[in-house]
Amino acid sequence: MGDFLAGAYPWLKFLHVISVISWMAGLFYLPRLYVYHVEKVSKGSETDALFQLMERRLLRAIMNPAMIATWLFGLALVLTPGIVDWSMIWPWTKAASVLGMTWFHMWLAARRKDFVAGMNAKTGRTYRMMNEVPTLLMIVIVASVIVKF
Ligand code: HEM
Repeated sequence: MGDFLAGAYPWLKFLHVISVISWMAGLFYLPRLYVYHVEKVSKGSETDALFQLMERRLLRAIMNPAMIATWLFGLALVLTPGIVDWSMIWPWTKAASVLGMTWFHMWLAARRKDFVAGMNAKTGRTYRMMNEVPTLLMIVIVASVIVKF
C-alpha cells in the first residue's frame, strides 16, 4: 500500500488541492449568503425560500462532497511514506486548523437549519465576524504545508 500511495503521490496532491479549493469557495461564500439573508430578507417571503434553496444546494452539492474529498485525499497523503514528519511542528498546526475548519463547516450547517426552521438568532455582524474564521485558518494551513516549520 505504501508503494501504491508513493506512486500516486502527485495525483493525490492534485486531487487534494482541487477538493480544497472547492471546499474553501463554499466556506467563504455561505456566511456571506447568511449576512444578506438575515439583513435583507423577510421571513416567509419568496426571497427567503430562494436563499434557503441556494444555501441548501451550496452545502449539499458542493461543500459536503468537497469536504469529504479533501479529508480522503488528505488522509491518503498522510499515509504516504515520507510525507509527514510528526516530530515537526507543521503537521500539528495543520491538523488543529483542519479540525477547526471542519468545526466551522458543521457550525454553518447548523445555522442553515436555523434558517429553515425560521429560528435564526444570529445577526449579520456575527456572520461577518465568523466569515474571518476560514481566512485565518487557511493562512495557518497554507503556511504549514508550504513553509513546513
Ligand atoms: C481535511 C484534512 C486535511 C488533511 C488530512 C490534509 C493533509 C495534507 C497532507 C499530508 C499534505 C501533503 C504535504 C506534502 O506533500 O508535503 C497536504 C497538502 C496540501 N494541503 Fe492539505 N490536508 C487537509 C486539509 C487541507 C485544507 C483545508 C487546506 C487548505 C485550506 C489544505 C491545503 C493543502 C495544500 C495547499 C497542500 C499542497 C502543499 C504542497 O505544495 O506540498 N489541506 N495536505
